[in-house]
Amino acid sequence: MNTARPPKNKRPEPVTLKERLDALRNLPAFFKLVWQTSPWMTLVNSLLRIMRSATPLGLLYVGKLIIDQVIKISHNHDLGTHYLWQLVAAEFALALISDGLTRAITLMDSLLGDLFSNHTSVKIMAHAATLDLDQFEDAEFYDKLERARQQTVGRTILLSQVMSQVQDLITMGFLAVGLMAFNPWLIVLLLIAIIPAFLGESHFNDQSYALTRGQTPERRELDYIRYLGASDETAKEVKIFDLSGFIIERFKLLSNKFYWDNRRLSIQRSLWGTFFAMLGSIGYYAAYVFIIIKAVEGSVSIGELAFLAGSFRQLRALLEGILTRFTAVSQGAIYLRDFFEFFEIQPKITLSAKPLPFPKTIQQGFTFEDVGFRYINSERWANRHLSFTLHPGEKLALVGENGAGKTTLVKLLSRLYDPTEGRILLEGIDLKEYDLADLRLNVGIIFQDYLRYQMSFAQNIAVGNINQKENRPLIVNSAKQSLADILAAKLPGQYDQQLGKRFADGVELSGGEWQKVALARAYMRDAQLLILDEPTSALDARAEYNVFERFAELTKGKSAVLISHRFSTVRMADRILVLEKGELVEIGSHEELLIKGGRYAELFDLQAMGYR
Ligand SMILES: Nc1ncnc2c1ncn2[C@@H]1O[C@H](COP(=O)(O)OP(=O)(O)OP(=O)(O)O)[C@@H](O)[C@H]1O
Repeated sequence: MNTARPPKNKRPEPVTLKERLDALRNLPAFFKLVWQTSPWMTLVNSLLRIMRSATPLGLLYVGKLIIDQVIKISHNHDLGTHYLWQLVAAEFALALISDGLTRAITLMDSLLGDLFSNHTSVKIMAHAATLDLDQFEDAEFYDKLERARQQTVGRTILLSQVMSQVQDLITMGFLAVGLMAFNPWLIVLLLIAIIPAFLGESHFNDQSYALTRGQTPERRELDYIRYLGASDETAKEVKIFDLSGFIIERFKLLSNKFYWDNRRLSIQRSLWGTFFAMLGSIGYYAAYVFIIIKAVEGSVSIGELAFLAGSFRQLRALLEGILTRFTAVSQGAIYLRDFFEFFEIQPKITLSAKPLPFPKTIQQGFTFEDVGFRYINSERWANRHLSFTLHPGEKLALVGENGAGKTTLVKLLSRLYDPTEGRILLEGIDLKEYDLADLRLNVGIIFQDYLRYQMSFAQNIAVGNINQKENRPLIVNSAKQSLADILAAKLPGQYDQQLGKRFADGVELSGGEWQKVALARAYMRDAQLLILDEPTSALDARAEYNVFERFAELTKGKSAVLISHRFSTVRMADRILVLEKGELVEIGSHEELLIKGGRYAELFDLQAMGYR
């Protein structure tokens, strides 16, 4: 069995301003997703933000009225203070409302963010489930999946960023109207002070995106190393082989590299940021001096001075925020592109437009017609020129050395992959014409690298036919058939016993015991073809004998394919197919092949010799 290839090191991709503007086109789709997450929360959030954007102007304006009124009263003590206190009360109320709105918005953002994260995680899992096995074995695909997964959390920030952006734009609109009424040039001054900061920020965001994107394969490796270094599944080997030093060294090397790459960028960013902030301050003070001169000349009141200076200060902060956030938003939108790209990946195993139901009883069997298969990105053929028929009710054993292509053959039979060349027919019709779900339901496979679910004993069997997870009699019956029932009886929690050590009160099983549990999965469905890929390799000789005796009895009339390296098992099959370098070299019954004296006889003798 092979696993995915090691990740390829990709160079960081440059990201241009144009690309980032293009990426903004992902925002409508993003908002559609947000809306789907919770329409009413999205609506309430938007309304609250619109209300909140009017409060700064209101506060500044009431502030101006208060100052002017105080000055008036100080010049003329006959004026009462009633109006003044009314103004103060109004400002107080506005401040309270503004504060309340901010808190409500933060709350909404966090709730909506959590829901959004859940919603998208589910979508990613659902989409991943539709994809083909070989897509999972491709490093580039994995990088995409990884980036999409990161988006589920990262994008909740984008959500509040975009919302805040709109809110600040509206606030700015309000403030700008006031400032422009006084002197439009102030706005120009403001822009001059801000634009360099914006361009600088945008440049550094591009760099940081390119860096993060380029680091995806290494980050995956870092995650993997973290898992190797601290996980229940790896602890045993790590100890025995004393790997912790090796693992820690590799972790240090990678994480140090990240640190230095990021550090360089962060320092540059901070130096330039300081410079641009200074430019902003110069702009602000130039405007301030201008307004003060006007106030000294008497062309604006002291209240207006406070109002304008306040507006200008707030506008500057807002504009700076908007521009900085623009880069963050467009940045987020680029990451979104990765997210949506993941959803664009389509499975290559296509479904027939008019799928045929799986036959009730197989009459002619499965026929391989010159079938060949090559794994993605692989030069070598894992299977080649395979032509044979698996007859109805036949028990076929696959024999061959490691890497001969046995597992690949059964993966083709269950359409985990489609042949690269040739065809597989069922009842004379291409397997691709059949309904895939129906096919999978009728072809039961237990792989040699079956999963040990950290779940209950019953659930570990129920995964064989998850629709029947509540069907306890069926589960118990399946356990009986694979001889796992004796095991259940010995466990403290019996069928509800938590297995594995990951969770509290879990009981660990031996390799052979796990295998019996996994084997029970095969009996959970009434499959017409059963495939067992080295299902008994961990069983002791007596257990294996019993299992197979039962297997033959229970699958009477059904087709079965067995992969085994034990000839005691193999000889029970009706026919044996010998594979070498992916090709069929012999096929026949145990006796026929022995008489023939070919490859099978040779392998059989080799094993028999070991027992003598
Ligand atoms: N996912 C994969 N991606 C690329 N190559 C693979 C993959 N799985 C298997 N291979 C290659 O295909 C060939 C056949 O592998 P396969 O797993 O079918 O052999 P096998 O006969 O089942 O071996 P074993 O007895 O060791 O289980 C091997 O050379 C292997 O390296």
